[in-house]
Order: sequence, then structure tokens, then C-alpha cells
Amino acid sequence: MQDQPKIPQATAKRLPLYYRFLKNLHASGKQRVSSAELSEAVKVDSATIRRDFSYFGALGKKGYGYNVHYLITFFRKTLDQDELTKVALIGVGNLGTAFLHYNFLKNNNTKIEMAFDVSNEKVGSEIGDVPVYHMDELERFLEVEDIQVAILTVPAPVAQSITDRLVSSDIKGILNFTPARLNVPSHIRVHHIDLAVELQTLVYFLKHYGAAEEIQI
Ligand SMILES: NC(=O)c1ccc[n+]([C@@H]2O[C@H](COP(=O)([O-])OP(=O)(O)OC[C@H]3O[C@@H](n4cnc5c(N)ncnc54)[C@H](O)[C@@H]3O)[C@@H](O)[C@H]2O)c1
Repeated sequence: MQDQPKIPQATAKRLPLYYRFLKNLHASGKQRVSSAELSEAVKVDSATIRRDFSYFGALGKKGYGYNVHYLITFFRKTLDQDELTKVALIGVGNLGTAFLHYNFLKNNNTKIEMAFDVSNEKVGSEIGDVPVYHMDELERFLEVEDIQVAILTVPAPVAQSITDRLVSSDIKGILNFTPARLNVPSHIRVHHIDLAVELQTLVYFLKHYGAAEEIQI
């Protein structure tokens, strides 16, 4: 990863999308793919795909397309798919429970190793094979299991204080599903996912641009 040139963030965000599709292609025995085929499948325009792939040193040949095996090997390395990233989920309510039932490993090498809550009904249980521990044990387990990423699905009012604990525990990244805006030091990365905002954006685009094109991330 270190010896690769830095890829623009917008391109990096599309990598998992490409990777998932290419893995399916590979599994079905396909050895090459054109940017037009890829474009149709992942709904990213082919000029963007060609530009993205040029960052990876993958230069498609006219009339041949891209070598699927080469791309998969590249993506696996770039996305650190050879290494398992362990994740902790905090807040086993409606949203958190749904995530625990979802098998992330199917698509890539991230795994929710453990979950935390304060509710006596949840603590001590296992949901989707993931053990739920009490928040009192947070720091201890994060350290023992070397967890680097946390998903926050707790009520907004407790999000910041939990984040402070995560920061002290050397967590590197937080996927924040709560509406709270989190304050973190600059070496911690927070990605915020808000369904309400996404929906509003969709409705706005439908009104102003129609349904013709998918908005690229
Ligand atoms: N991002 C989105 O698109 C989206 C969608 C729905 C909900 N949400 C947000 O996600 C969060 C969870 O929503 P939900 O519907 O699952 O709520 P929920 O009330 O069903 O679940 C919250 C869970 O957090 C636990 N909890 C409370 N205080 C805690 C603490 N101090 N430490 C650890 N766990 C604690 C509760 O026991 C409960 O199990 C909320 O902040 C909600 O606003 C986001």
C-alpha cells in the first residue's frame, strides 16, 4: 500500500464497488471486462472508470478491456482485504441489531467482533454470533482484541462521551450513525451516515434533475 501513489478520495470510495463486482465476475470465470460493461454494472460512467483505473496503473486495451485477475489482486491489496479489520458496534438497538445480523465478511474483510450496550436485556447475549458486552468493559475489550474501528448506533445524547472513550482507547475510525456531530482529534477519522440527509438529497435531485443519472459518490 505504501509504495502506491495516493488515490483521490472520490476514487477510493468507489473501490469497494468495483471490487465487489469484479469478484463476482472472477467467480463466474470471466477474465476480462470492458469499461462499458463495468459502467453498466456499477452505474459509474465509463470515463470516470477509465480515469479511476489509470490511477491503479491498469490501462485497458481497446477491444480487450481490463484484466479481471490483475484488478482484483490490486484491489485486494489496496483495500487491505488480506488483513481482517476488527470492528466494534456500540448500541445494540434497532439499527445496531440489524447490522449485527448482516454478514459484512461476505463482501470484504471487515468483521464486527463484539458489541456493547448498557441494557441488561442485551448484555450477555449473542446476536448474529456477535457477543454483547457491557459498556463498563469497553476499554478492556478494545485493547485486548486490538479493535480499530467502531460503529456508533447509540442515542445522540451519549454519542460524544462514548466517542471520547473511543479516542482514549486508540480507535482510528468511527462510523457514526447518530445525528450528533462528533468532536475528535485530527488523527481520528469519522464518517457520518445520516439517512434523513440522504433521503432529502435524493428528493432534491429528483425535483431538480429528474431520475436520469445516479449521483456519483
Ligand atoms: N443514520 C441513520 O440513518 C439512522 C437511522 C435510524 C436511527 N439512527 C440513529 O441511530 C441511533 C440508534 O437508533 P436506534 O433506532 O437503533 O435506537 P434504539 O433506541 O433502538 O437503540 C439504542 C441502543 O443504544 C443503547 N444505549 C443507550 N445508551 C447507551 C450508552 N451510554 N452506551 C451504550 N449503549 C447505549 C440502548 O440500550 C439501545 O440498545 C440513534 O442515534 C438514531 O438517531 C440513525
